[in-house]
Amino acid sequence: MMLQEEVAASQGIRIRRRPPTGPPLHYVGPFEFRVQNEGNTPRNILEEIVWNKDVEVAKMRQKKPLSSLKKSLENAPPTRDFLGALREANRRTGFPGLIAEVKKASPSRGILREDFDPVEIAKAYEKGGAACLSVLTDEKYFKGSFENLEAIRNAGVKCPLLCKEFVVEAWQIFYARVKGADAILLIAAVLPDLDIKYMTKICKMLGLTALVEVHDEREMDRVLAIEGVELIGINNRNLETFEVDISNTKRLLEGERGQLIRQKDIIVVGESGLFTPDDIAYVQEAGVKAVLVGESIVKQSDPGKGISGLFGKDISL
Ligand SMILES: O=C(O)c1ccccc1NCC(=O)[C@H](O)[C@H](O)COP(=O)(O)O
Repeated sequence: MMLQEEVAASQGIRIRRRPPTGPPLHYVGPFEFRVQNEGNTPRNILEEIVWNKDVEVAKMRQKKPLSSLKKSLENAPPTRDFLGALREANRRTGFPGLIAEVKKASPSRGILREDFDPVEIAKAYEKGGAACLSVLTDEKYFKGSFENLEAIRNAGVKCPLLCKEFVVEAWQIFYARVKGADAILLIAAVLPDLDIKYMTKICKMLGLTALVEVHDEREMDRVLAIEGVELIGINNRNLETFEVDISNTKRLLEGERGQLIRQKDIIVVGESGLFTPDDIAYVQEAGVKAVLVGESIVKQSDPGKGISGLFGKDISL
């Protein structure tokens, strides 16, 4: 039988998973240290985030086990139709439906906005014509939180909410649902096919939309072969190197892949590095029906007006 690492490697997944305890500690007198080596040092930022997430989730799960989360689900508000909102915005405006990201900071750009009030930003996005919102919940690398997600949901914002997390186990999907998410991100560079399949089913069971994110042709082909995937994000940012190239979206939608996506009626989201009306036109021409945008709009003094700047037109009407 293949080990988890071997299965992942056979699918081209380069991100390695680490047991939550991490590498062993060594002691010399009163000092403790870990010997750094190739096996216990993350090779890139995505691997580092995932290793930290494993530890973080294990702790959170101890405090709130799945059985207690399932009980909380009974009182959770109903989910809103994330896919429906994107389709409707696309039909109404003629532009890709906007998923506007509530993003305070990122590993590649540092702090994006000092005066960061997540609820105010969310309301400004909604007023500016966003179809859906993406709320970063990772604290360590993005200065986000589940409190932000909950606060936005409780403030009466009507746009469906994407929980922008680094999912490494199914427990996080239940947690996101309890905290008010309508959709959740699953990253193909991190999750093997069987996990994506199983997690997509859990999402359906909980009424959540799964946004399955790919970065290259191999990941796209893997995800297209998985039954039940309705929403695929193409990230223009390489999460291992931070390089951003919006032609990635075009490349992955060319030829037979694009045909298959249309046949399956899958909605594709162009993600990252979109700053101008020309960028939006470029990815729309490539075939996306939705875009996910953070930096270019969150940095504007009025993020809602930032949306008009991004599209070259007021899309709130
Ligand atoms: O944004 C980063 O630096 C980053 C680093 C490592 C993993 C993920 C990262 N970002 C997540 C995203 O994909 C973006 O937040 C999202 O697509 C919006 O991108 P942008 O419009 O360029 O802010």
